[in-house]
Amino acid sequence: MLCVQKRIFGAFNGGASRFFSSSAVSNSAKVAILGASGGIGQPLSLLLKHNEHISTLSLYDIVNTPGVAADLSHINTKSKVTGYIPENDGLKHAITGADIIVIPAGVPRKPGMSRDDLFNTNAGIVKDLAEAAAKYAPKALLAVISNPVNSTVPIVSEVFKKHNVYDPKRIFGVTTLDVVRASRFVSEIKNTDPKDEKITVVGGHSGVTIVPLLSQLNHSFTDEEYKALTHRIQNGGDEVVKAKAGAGSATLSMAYAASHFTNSLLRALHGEKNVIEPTYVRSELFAPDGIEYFASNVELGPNGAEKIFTLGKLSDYEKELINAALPQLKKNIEKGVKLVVG
Ligand SMILES: NC(=O)c1ccc[n+]([C@@H]2O[C@H](COP(=O)([O-])OP(=O)(O)OC[C@H]3O[C@@H](n4cnc5c(N)ncnc54)[C@H](O)[C@@H]3O)[C@@H](O)[C@H]2O)c1
Ligand SMILES: O=C(O)C[C@H](O)C(=O)O
Repeated sequence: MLCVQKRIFGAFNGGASRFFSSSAVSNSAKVAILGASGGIGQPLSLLLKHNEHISTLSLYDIVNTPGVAADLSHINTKSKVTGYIPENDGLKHAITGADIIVIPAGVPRKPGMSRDDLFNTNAGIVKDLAEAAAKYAPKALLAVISNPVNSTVPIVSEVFKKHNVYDPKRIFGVTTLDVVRASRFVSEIKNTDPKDEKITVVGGHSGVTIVPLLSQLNHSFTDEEYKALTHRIQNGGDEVVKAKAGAGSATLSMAYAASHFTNSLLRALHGEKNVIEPTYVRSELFAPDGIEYFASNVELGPNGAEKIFTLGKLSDYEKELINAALPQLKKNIEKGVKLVVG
C-alpha cells in the first residue's frame, strides 16, 4: 500500500476565494472551446458569452460550430463569437492567440461504462487537439474536461513535452464538478446554502480516485452520513449517466462547473490574488510514490498554477480513501503517458 501519511500535513488553505466571488478585470481574453457543439460545449459557450472578462469566444468542433456561433453572436454582450470547423485550418485559427483553451471534445459514457472505457476514443481526440495547441497556442492555459481526465491530462502533458513547450503550470484537469456536487449534496443534508459549503475534493476524477475531504468542514456527520455522502460524491457522474439512460452524461452541471473554473482562470490571468480551486495538475504531492498528477487546492495566477497546497489534516477514513485512490491513479496516468511515449 502506498503511504499517504508522509505528505498529508501542511498548510491547508482551501476555499478562500472559491465560488461566487467577482472582481473588476479588463475584457481582453480570448477563450477557445474545442468540442463547442456538444452537450457540454453549447451550454458552456452560452455561459461564457455572459462572461465580462472575455473579448473573443472562439468555438471549434468537427461539426455545427458555424450555427452555434451565429446563434450565440446575437446575444447582446460585448464579446465576439467565432465558429470554426476543421476545413480551412479551422483548428489553427480557433486557437491561435487564445489565452485559455477549454477541451470538452470526445464521447460521453453510457450506462455500464467506466470513464476508462472512453480512453480508446477520447485519448486520440485529445492527443490531436493537444498537438495543435502545442504548435499554435503553447502559452495558453489549457483546461481538459474530456474523460478519462486522469489519463487525458498526462496525454496533453506528454504531447507538450514532445514539442518542447511543456509548462506543467498551464495544464489543468477540470475536477470542479466534483466540488460543485459535494457542496450541493452536503447542503441538502445540512439544510444550508450550497454557496457557503466550501469543500475540497482531491485525488482524480473517477470513482475511488475522487476523495472529498468532508472532515475539514465545520459540520459533524454520523458515520453513516459521512460514508453515504462520500459514496454519492464519488459516484455523482454515474447517477446522471443512469438517469439519462443512454443519452449521455452530465452536461449542464458540467457546463456550470467549467464556466466557474474558466472564470477563475480569467480572474487569475488578470492579476486577481488568492484565486484557489481544486484541480488535477502535475503535482509533487505523491510524485515520490510515482503518481505525478494529483488534484488538490491550487492557487491560480497569471501563469497558471502558482502554488499547490498540501492536503491538510485528514480523518483516518480519508487516509484510507487516498490510499485506495493512489494505485488507480497510477494506472490511469501510466496509460495516458504510454499512449504518447509508447
Ligand atoms: N471532467 C468532468 O467532470 C466531465 C463531466 C462531464 C463530462 N465529461 C466528459 O466530457 C466529454 C464531452 O461530453 P459531452 O456530453 O459534451 O459529449 P458530446 O458527445 O455531447 O459532445 C462532444 C463534442 O465533441 C466533438 N468532437 C468529437 N471529436 C472532436 C474533435 N476531434 N475535435 C473537436 N471536437 C470534437 C463532437 O462533435 C461533439 O460535439 C466526455 O468525454 C465526457 O465524459 C467530463
Ligand atoms: O460521469 C461521467 O462520465 C461524466 C463526468 O465525468 C461526471 O462526473 O459527470
